[in-house]
Amino acid sequence: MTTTDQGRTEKPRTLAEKVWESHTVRRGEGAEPDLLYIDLHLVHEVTSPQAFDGLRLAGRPVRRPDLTIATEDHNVPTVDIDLPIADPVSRTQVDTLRRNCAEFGVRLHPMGDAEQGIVHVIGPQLGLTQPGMTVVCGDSHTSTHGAFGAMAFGIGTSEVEHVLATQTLPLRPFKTMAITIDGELRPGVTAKDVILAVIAKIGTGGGQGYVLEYRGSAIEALSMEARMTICNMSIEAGARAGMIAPDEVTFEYLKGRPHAPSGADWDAAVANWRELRTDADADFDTEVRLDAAELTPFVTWGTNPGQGLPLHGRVPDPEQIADESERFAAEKALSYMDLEPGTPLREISVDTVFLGSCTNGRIEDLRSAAEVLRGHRVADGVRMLVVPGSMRVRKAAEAEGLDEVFTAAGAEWRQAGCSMCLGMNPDQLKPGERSASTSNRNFEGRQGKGGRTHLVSPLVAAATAVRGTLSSPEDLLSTAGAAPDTATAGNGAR
Ligand SMILES: CC(C)[C@H](C(=O)O)[C@@H](O)C(=O)O
Ligand code: SF4
Repeated sequence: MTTTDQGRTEKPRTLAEKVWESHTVRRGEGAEPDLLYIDLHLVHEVTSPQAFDGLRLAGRPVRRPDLTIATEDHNVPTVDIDLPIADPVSRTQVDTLRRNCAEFGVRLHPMGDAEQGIVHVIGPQLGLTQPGMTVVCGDSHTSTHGAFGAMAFGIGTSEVEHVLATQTLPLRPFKTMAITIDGELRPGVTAKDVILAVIAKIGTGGGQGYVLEYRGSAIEALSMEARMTICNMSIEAGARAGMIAPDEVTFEYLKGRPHAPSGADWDAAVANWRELRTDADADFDTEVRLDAAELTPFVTWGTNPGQGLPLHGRVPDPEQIADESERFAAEKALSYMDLEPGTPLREISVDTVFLGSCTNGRIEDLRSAAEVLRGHRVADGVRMLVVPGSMRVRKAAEAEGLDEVFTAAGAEWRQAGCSMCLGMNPDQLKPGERSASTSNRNFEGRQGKGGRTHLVSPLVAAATAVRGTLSSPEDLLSTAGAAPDTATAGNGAR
């Protein structure tokens, strides 16, 4: 218990509880949900059409267009963006978003705009996502924004309508889980490897009903980009949200961004943000611990993000899996993935490498992959797509000459969007094709019907592109060409 200035004793609280309580407009009685105020509502073309239709039918306006921002990301092509979108469904969805935003007065960043990009990349880079906020979007990977100490979660289309109309959301409190990762990550081990290892440990349902708080010295040592990679994939462990307490790294990232507070407001905001930490004696419903020093590059072999192993491992043998449902899932996954038990993961060859998505499409991800590729060529028969998460990321990468590193290596340099993260736009795998992908889901057909996906970090993606089989930058040391310095490369270390 802590004693306040007024002499009252307060129950120690977690970061999640602090943000929740400061946004409770009305506390639910008994089984009733609480009513939460929403500070930022992000909108994209896929989950918003019916929500706007609902408003139109009810004759209601958007209550806070100033707290609402829209972008085109899922359906956009990443080449020839000045041409009309060829696919009729995608074109209708994008046109509908444009009409809705014009009618309801919502700011929209359309294809080709300097601020367009994946919804979870543009919020943070504009400084819209800030510590202590409640952030929602009709998109499961909204958990990304929790990296700033915000309570950020995905909502369904009817909830999108509710937030558009009222700027509030009825919700039952989440349970809390601490994921404490202490120690130092080894060179070449990144945030992506950390979160894949977390999901493999707690399972794709392990986080169900929880908000996860990542903490410990390994988390504190991460850049904002790396923290976003981790929070992004909380949803793949079944969690509602993921959070990291804001600190100097957070403030440094936000300072000077277009929507970050400035002048005296900045100082006041930082003073408030410093309070956003879990109290020392607060209780979590569950706690999980990992030792950072034990982690190695991690890749998935199956068809859910929990089916992953260290890259030095082998494709598992379902017969040796004791749990019946896990054994069945592994058999099914191996048949879809066309993999033989016992095959060294490093011997799996790919046709495509995808570097991008809201998990790993930020400037640091591109930088670290370019560092590995420099002086190498993408292997014969492999195509590599490099898709910046936003137009801002694209521009920043070009200013550093990263685009030239990618194209010189034989990779394709694209416009911003979700791209091959999911099959809603022209960037897709063909049936039977196999990819190493820096995205977040390896479900059957996710990157195109019949496509097979291995989730990897940007470093593993780049090394795999060069060797043509799942590889880490270390493997390139024995290949001709410049040896990358894996100790400094990577979304992982600051
Ligand atoms: C299309 C959208 C609703 C979906 C999501 O909610 O996550 C997409 O972004 C995804 O990654 O599968
Ligand atoms: S990049 Fe992928 S995960 Fe992220 S919002 Fe787009 S489709 Fe969803």
